[in-house]
Amino acid sequence: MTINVTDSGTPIRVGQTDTIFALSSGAGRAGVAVIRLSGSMAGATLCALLGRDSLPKPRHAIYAPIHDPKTNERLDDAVAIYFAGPASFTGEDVVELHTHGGRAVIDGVLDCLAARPGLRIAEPGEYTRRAFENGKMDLTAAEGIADLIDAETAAQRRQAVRQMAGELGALYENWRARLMKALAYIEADIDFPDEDLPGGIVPVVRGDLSSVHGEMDKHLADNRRGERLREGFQIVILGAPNAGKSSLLNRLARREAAIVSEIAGTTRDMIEVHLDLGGFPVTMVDTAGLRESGDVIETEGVRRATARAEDADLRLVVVDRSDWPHIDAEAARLIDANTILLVNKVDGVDVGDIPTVWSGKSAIGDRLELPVLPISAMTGQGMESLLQLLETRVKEGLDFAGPVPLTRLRHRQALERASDHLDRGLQTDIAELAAEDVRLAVREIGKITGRVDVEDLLDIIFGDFCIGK
Ligand SMILES: Nc1nc2c(c(=O)[nH]1)N(C=O)[C@@H](CNc1ccc(C(=O)N[C@@H](CCC(=O)O)C(=O)O)cc1)CN2
Ligand SMILES: Nc1nc2c(ncn2[C@@H]2O[C@H](COP(=O)(O)OP(=O)(O)OP(=O)(O)O)[C@@H](O)[C@H]2O)c(=O)[nH]1
Ligand SMILES: [Mg+2]
Repeated sequence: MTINVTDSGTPIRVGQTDTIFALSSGAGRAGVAVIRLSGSMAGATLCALLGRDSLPKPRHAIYAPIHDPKTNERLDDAVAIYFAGPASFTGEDVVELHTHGGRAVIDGVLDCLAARPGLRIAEPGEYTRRAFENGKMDLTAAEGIADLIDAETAAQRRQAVRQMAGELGALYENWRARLMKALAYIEADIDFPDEDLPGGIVPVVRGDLSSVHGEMDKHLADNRRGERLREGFQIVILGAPNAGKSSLLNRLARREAAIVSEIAGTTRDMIEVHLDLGGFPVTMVDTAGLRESGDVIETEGVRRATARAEDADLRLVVVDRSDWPHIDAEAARLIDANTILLVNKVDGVDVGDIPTVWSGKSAIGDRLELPVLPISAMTGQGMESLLQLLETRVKEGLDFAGPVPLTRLRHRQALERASDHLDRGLQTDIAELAAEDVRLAVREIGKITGRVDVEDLLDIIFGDFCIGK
């Protein structure tokens, strides 16, 4: 299939496409399942399954006993909705069958659909891809839908909904439109120089270019908040063997996710649990106790733990009460400003001598003031304070008020290239050179929203979706 882009930027499809179908609700036993069809054969297929010769009124749910058109066997009593294109999710004719959610019902209906000529099962993301190709949404909105389906916490949901509703696309389109306007002025001046502008047009439009450039750079310098909200805030638990790291993980996860034992060196691989802290997604990672060891497996565990700790957003260094204030040298090397010290196993002992702040130096010599919390992973003592502190840190790292943030590396890279082009464009007075740089910047932004040059990207972007979406 080919896609043409009109002058206004709306993609239009050329040529005949298959009618696609898929189970759009989740796999597994459920009360109701939704099977969707999209394409020119959707309506006729509905008529065949229901044994009727006219389409139901668009967008009205009807009671729909479904029969296998070949055998006339009754498969289910369902509900069906017909959407006449272009007023549908994909922009094509769409049919929804709301069947009972049993495996055999779903399989029976899907088998009937597969047997019909011109129908085939949808690829992952193909409905949303068609919606994009039919001009229903831009690429950032389509990516917002993917993020919404993957959202596990309220904050992730809010970000995805804003993107799905088009806020991010609108921001990028605004920049693109302003750059195109500046470009039009420059091009006009190249073709028809204005004698009243002896310095040429570039100094005139430079203010506009530089304000877009400034807004882009501010958007880029966001500490990756939006991207990290999608990925989850990474917290790694570190410390000497037997300090109680796995016990802490289990307490935070409220289940026995990791094996705990009195044997030092119990944990060798990393164990991850996903938590929702005040609506924000957190990945908590338990690691192998840091020590030099003759055991190759344990040594590899320590290497992985160290690497993971270096990439983390926050490090929890667990120290056994009986070792405090000595901090294990391996852990001390990983301490930086994003570290919290936890003195564990304070159950049944006096905590009077444990300070609330630790002052010291990081491995690279920075002066640090880190919070110290006495806890007992065994009894739960100190957990409330710890959870409160973690929630504050996670919010600081991921929360934001104000304009929609950058959410994907794909967008970041295109914007960085656009910003570089503008940088260059702002440094010349020669209209032809400035025009070329602005044109390249416009093109990069157009790739983000999908206005230009994206055919090669679509398989990658929509391949990440689930089938039926
Ligand atoms: N049953 C069902 N629920 C669903 C979906 C669906 O496809 N089916 N969705 C699927 O993702 C989401 C809703 N998204 C939708 C988006 C647009 C249209 C639609 O019909 N759009 C038309 C009319 C718009 C209007 O009336 O204002 C259009 O864009 O022209 C339908 C669903 C979530 N819930
Ligand atoms: N009294 C007391 N014992 C604890 C506490 N936390 C952990 N322990 C005990 O300390 C031992 C080690 O606990 P783990 O959680 O396995 O320690 P770890 O840091 O994961 O150890 P490795 O995986 O070997 O590095 C176990 O016997 C735990 O029951 C605590 O708060 N108080
Ligand atoms: Mg452990």
